Amino acid sequence: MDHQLIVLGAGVMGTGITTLALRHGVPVTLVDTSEEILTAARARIATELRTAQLVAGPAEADPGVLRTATSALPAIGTATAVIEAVVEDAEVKAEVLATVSAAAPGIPVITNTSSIPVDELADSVARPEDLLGTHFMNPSYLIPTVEVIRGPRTGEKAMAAAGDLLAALRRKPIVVRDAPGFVTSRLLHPMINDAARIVQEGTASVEDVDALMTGCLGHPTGPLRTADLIGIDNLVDALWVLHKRTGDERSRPCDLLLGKVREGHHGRKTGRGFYEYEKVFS
Ligand SMILES: NC(=O)c1ccc[n+]([C@@H]2O[C@H](COP(=O)([O-])OP(=O)(O)OC[C@H]3O[C@@H](n4cnc5c(N)ncnc54)[C@H](O)[C@@H]3O)[C@@H](O)[C@H]2O)c1
Repeated sequence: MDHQLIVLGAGVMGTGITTLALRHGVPVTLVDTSEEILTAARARIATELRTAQLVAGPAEADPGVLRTATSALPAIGTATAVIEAVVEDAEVKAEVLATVSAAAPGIPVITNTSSIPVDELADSVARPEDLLGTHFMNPSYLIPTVEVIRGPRTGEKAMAAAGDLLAALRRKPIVVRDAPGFVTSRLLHPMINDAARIVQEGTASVEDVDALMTGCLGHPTGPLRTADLIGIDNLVDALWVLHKRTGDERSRPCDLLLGKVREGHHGRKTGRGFYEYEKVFS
């Protein structure tokens, strides 16, 4: 099958998923709210394509064509799937999903939410059977496994179509049931929050927390460097989603994380979070 993707949201994840698709020869229409954001996204995707080539080797296919737009609707007639990667805000996602799903009969509408239950978002779409979750991780053009969330109303046809797309992107899907934070964010996000709390309480420095988790426990990246990679603003949004829906106090964002969001120190994407970075993309 020839795939044609619409990706909604040209931030960290939208650009990463677009890079992955282009590398596998899949054309993408990438949508965001302004031309300025889309111009920055194009530059970022060019860099990511080079990084992917260096780290993962040459692409197997001629690169897919990239189009950018401030509305998904003109491209919806020829799309084979929509992947939503806008901010982690249930209301914003509901609005965006409602608009595309009303215009896109019969193709999978996929949310890349990291914490909002798929079935909650299914209330806003035209056909809940078309909606499922794919939790690509960052950087999605390098990470081979994808957590796939099947909501209670997700249909067989959407699951099969998403499976076909992931196979074309050479990703390994692991299908889980729907719940706040699914598996990965339910485990990872409170752990990162605890790591920040440990720093806040003065038990250890940022560097030492990360060095212990990598050096003693074999994590590939320490939790606080991971927070910078995710984006601390997005991490805090997802922690609030988890806290609100589970009541788990470990998911209430700690003051250190909230302070970094207030100060605009969102991690790699702003050049500063727990660490400092030379290259800033947004
Ligand atoms: N950052 C990660 O590591 C990570 C990992 C897995 C999943 N996610 C999830 O992926 C989604 C995107 O996260 P991100 O880190 O890319 O966020 P981000 O803040 O980097 O980007 C979000 C983008 O959405 C755009 N946007 C907002 N409203 C929009 C609208 N109405 N239409 C189109 N675009 C709109 C913003 O302008 C922004 O460019 C979130 O649901 C997040 O929880 C993030």
